[in-house]
Amino acid sequence: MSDDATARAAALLKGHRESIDRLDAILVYTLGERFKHTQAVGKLKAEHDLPPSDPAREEAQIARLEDLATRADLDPEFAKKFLNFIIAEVIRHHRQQQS
Ligand SMILES: C=C(O[C@@H]1C=C(C(=O)O)C=C[C@H]1O)C(=O)O
Repeated sequence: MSDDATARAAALLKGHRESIDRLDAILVYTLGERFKHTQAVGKLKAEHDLPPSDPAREEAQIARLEDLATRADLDPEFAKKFLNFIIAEVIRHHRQQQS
């Protein structure tokens, strides 16, 4: 490949990586905000003796996220695994808040 083509590829790579870094920051801040709300929900559940998990709500969220993922060109199976992973962590927090 010519020096020019290599330099263009390097510039493109740099641009993509800068975008990836910004998007990763958005993901981290978004998750931080989400956990603030789930911690508040956990406090309410602990105060009112409600169960840590709500399977009906989880099912509705998974269905919603799968639909959103499909429309956003994201693998819905991946979206489902990702949300289940986050929800499992939230439920762990809620159990801790109740003990
Ligand atoms: C946050 C809640 O608690 C749990 C965690 C959920 C979540 O992280 O979205 C959803 C349902 C519950 O199993 C809730 O009940 O709304």
